Amino acid sequence: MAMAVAAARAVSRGRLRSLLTTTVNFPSRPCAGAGAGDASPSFFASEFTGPSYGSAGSATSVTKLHLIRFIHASSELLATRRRDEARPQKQKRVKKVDRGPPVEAPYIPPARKRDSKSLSDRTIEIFEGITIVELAKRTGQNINYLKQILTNVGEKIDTEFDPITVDVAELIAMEAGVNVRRLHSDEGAVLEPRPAVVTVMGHVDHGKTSLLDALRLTSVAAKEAGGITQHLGAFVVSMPSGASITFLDTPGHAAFSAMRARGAAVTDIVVLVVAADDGVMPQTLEAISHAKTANVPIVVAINKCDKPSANPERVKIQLGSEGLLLEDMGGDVQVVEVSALGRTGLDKLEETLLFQAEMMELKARINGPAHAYVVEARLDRGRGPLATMIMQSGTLVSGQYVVVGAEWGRIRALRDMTGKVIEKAWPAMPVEIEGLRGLPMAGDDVIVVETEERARMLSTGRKEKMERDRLRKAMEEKFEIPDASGEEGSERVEMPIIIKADVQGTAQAVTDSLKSLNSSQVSVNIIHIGVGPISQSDVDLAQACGACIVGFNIRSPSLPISLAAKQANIKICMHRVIYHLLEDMGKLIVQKAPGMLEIQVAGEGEVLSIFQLTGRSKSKGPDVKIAGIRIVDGRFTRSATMRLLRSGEVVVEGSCLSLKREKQDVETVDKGNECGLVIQGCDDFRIGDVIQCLEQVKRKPKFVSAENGAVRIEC
Ligand SMILES: Nc1nc2c(ncn2[C@@H]2O[C@H](COP(=O)(O)OP(=O)(O)OP(=O)(O)O)[C@@H](O)[C@H]2O)c(=O)[nH]1
Repeated sequence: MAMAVAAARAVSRGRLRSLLTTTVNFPSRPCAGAGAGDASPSFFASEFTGPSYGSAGSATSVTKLHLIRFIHASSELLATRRRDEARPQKQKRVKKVDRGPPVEAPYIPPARKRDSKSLSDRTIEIFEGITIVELAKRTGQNINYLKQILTNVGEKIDTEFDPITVDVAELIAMEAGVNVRRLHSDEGAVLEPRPAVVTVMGHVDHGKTSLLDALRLTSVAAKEAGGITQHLGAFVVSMPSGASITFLDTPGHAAFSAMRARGAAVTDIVVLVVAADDGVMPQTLEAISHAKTANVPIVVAINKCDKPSANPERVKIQLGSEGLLLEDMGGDVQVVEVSALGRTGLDKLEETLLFQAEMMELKARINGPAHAYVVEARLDRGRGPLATMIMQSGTLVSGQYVVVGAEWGRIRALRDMTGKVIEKAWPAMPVEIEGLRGLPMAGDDVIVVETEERARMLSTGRKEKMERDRLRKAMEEKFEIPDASGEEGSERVEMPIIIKADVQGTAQAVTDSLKSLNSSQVSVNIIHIGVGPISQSDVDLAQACGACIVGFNIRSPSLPISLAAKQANIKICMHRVIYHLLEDMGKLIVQKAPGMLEIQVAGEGEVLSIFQLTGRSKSKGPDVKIAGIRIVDGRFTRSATMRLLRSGEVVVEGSCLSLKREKQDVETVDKGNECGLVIQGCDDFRIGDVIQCLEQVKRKPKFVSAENGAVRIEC
């Protein structure tokens, strides 16, 4: 197994290089031609079910061979698909353009040679005008290797200090196997105030739709046109002052999390709708968790204030006890009392949102290439894939080539929120584009590229990268390659948990019990507590935060939810007995703990004689003192640190430079035997001195349960 793991690592590192330099033919493999992509899952299944993963030599070598063949074949599949999809590339010189002042990018230290993270787990930041030298530093790859990829993608540069476009940089980075984040730098550009983008969230039936409808009616456009047919899942409310706010109509909690999980920071402000008669409910708390995790400010709208049973003050107290620091209570979360049906308080809400936006000083670059995020995508029978997006910066122009997530297309039609065809779109505008080749996903970013060829290449490259990552993940799961990142054992890892229980009281009890499992190695972080069954929104939140979900005294999640959790690799622990739950979670925590490095006395010996090695040539260094000892306890190891004690006091500690038995170098000496020993930095042994052999061991914590039912993790 160890060999297989080492092979997996080594091959994984060399895998992408082999994409460029090695041609591996597997005649029996169904990997060529248009069906190549389809062939991969079945190939994977047929090759990887069955073989033994035990430690027997033959089984190990078979496993290793399978692994290497699999990786090469996967690379072949992808290369073949790439050749099929991409058009022939003509050699093109990167134009040297004046890109203004250099972009100040955050410093990312160059990759260490033995990086424990695999390449696909790493994300580097790239920007327009980056050089191959900088890219090599960030990817940790060789300059010549990156130049080779540059040539392969049809580009040429004179020197590695020439600036390259951000698109080319992405192609190279993807080929080198790392993830990228584009810095849409606005350095030097003129920034202008832009409207805030607001999402409305809250518990079911608390009046989100009614509130959006009421706000929609205040739109100037609506007043002018005498009613508006909303076309998109977003709309803009224009204020008499000339300012405007973009409301996202679509994202429920799930869409919000999905977008956040994909890194899209679309929303500036969350409006938390709470019904004044009903008060804080489970989905209110979920919404708070979502907004807090996304670091988005909340404005509370206490709705249905027209109802006789309305009690806004009670709602405020409830929110306060949930940790929302409301303005009335000296905090900075603003609260507005409204009635969506009675259409009261809406002006105040809009004012509050504008004030909040003003405080945030929301600005964007208006000119230059557009950047946007998808909030919704659908397939229209007549018009094909349609994506609704919120503009982030720049100007989007009809007819431009765009890459949206892993899809690409040429904008055939650009529509505003009313469905009117427009020519251009600016920051914070919700627009719909038509002309994509495939359906993107919520949260995908939209970038504009110069040519169709570049759009195709980026889309193909991104799809390939996704496929490679998927295969790698499947492969790692199959071979259970252990994560070496906790090697030092000194850091504290976090364990994010979402708790769902039957009633609030039990949820609180489970929370308190789980907190008792906090330890110096693993910090239990309860990110959300809710009542009721596990929902898609819980799964989304868990995915966004890498959390596991604990269900207590509730029915098992529905099949779609279970499948979604499985697909997202989210662990769900369902229990009805608190002790079982704690035991289960305790095991998980112990598993997750990195382990603490500890010094242990592995052996002890007594100095019986002392020797001196003299007469050495100058080049071989000074004289050396050797202690002749007898091991009285445990075992001595050549690679360990030695400690010399005299009358119970430590004289010196140093690494073992030599360990010999009868003039033979040995790795270990056991109790009862005699040996000769040289300790670094020690030339003063005396008969009767005690020498201890110190070894570093990694100690995992233990789950301990006391008889009174109390539990804890002992480190
Ligand atoms: N009295 C009163 N009723 C309201 C008000 N706002 C909404 N309602 C009623 O509350 C009910 C739910 O309103 P919706 O707007 O559908 O609530 P929602 O939060 O969008 O519901 P979901 O989309 O199902 O989550 C409807 O019957 C509305 O008429 C209000 O301000 N006052």
